[in-house]
Amino acid sequence: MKRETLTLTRPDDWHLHLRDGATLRAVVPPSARVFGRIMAMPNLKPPVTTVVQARAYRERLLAAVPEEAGCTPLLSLYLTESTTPHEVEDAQASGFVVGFKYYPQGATTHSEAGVRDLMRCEGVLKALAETGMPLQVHGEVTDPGIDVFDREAVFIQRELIPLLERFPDLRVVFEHITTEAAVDFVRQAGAGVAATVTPQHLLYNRNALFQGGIRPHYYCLPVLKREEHRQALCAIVAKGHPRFFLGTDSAPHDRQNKETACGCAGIYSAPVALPFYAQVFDALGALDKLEGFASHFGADFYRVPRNSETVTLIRQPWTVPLTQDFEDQTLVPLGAGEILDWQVLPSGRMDQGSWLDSRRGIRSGEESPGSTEQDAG
Ligand SMILES: NC(=O)N[C@@H](CC(=O)O)C(=O)O
Ligand SMILES: [Zn+2]
Ligand SMILES: [Zn+2]
Repeated sequence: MKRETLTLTRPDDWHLHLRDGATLRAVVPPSARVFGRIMAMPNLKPPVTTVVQARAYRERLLAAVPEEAGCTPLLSLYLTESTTPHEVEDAQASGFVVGFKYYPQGATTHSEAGVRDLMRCEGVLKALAETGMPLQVHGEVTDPGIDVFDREAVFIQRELIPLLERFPDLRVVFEHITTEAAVDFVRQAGAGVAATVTPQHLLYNRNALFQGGIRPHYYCLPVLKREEHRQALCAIVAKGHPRFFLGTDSAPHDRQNKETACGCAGIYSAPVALPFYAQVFDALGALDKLEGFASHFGADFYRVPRNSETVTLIRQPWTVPLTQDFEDQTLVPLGAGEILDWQVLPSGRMDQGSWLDSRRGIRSGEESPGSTEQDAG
């Protein structure tokens, strides 16, 4: 018989972009209501490169977390060629900075301040290896001679393998992996190497980018890959491998900056991420593996306790809202207008009002106030 409800340890999102200002205030609540911990990426303008900046950013994040949500923001520091080993010490002492983010310069959104040559960061890498604080890696080479679909696989050969040879104790999170090569690499690596997996890379292959025309809302970096790669990602998470865990890479960009001649990379998945992951695991016949992936393995890797609360998903179809509107901005969520099988029930700590409030500003495709989406609670 098909399962109709699914109760999990409250999950964590180990990779997402929460931006700043009005966007931050709009995108934090949907994540905070579901996830116990949210790992905020540091690619702001200017980037979050110091613990001092991270502390200030954390205050802004905390101010945006709805009180009843009880969600803890964690932070990552943006590694630059001028980062000092001292910063690692400060990070370690802070209790809320739990990783350093390596953006190869030019690889992705707001990576201008990133690293050109990782070996210029030797002192920091040594300090990270000593403390056990993970290096979180956007794993793509930027060499213009390398095809955009091959950048992750080439990165493994050119950067990751030499890096781990030089620093065998360095703990690494290979972020938002997209290829079979990355799956194999992480599987064969030691206990100190893990990967995050996004909903979109489990759901879609690169055809989604061109389905009936060009589809900017399916564009993110690393770009979607061939079907065989999607299947390799699905296979490893369906096995419940403990070093592959949830990181949505939810990356909101205003609609105007997505639907344009040179659109930004990034998919806003946070408000629909858990239902989408449930859909994937369900289709794989692996719903029993969702909890490990979403709620256990990331906490274990980051050496923090698993959450003690739970979330419940119910099998009740709902339509993903077309947009989330606030101030003068519009975000288009992943799967806008699609029907999803699973939805998240509000937690015991949330009253009905606060759940509906989380949907406020989200415009549904259906005009009827009695639509299933509104009935979610
Ligand atoms: N994933 C993306 O396509 N975009 C991210 C940056 C990143 O994670 O690489 C963003 O900040 O917009
Ligand atoms: Zn990235
Ligand atoms: Zn990201």
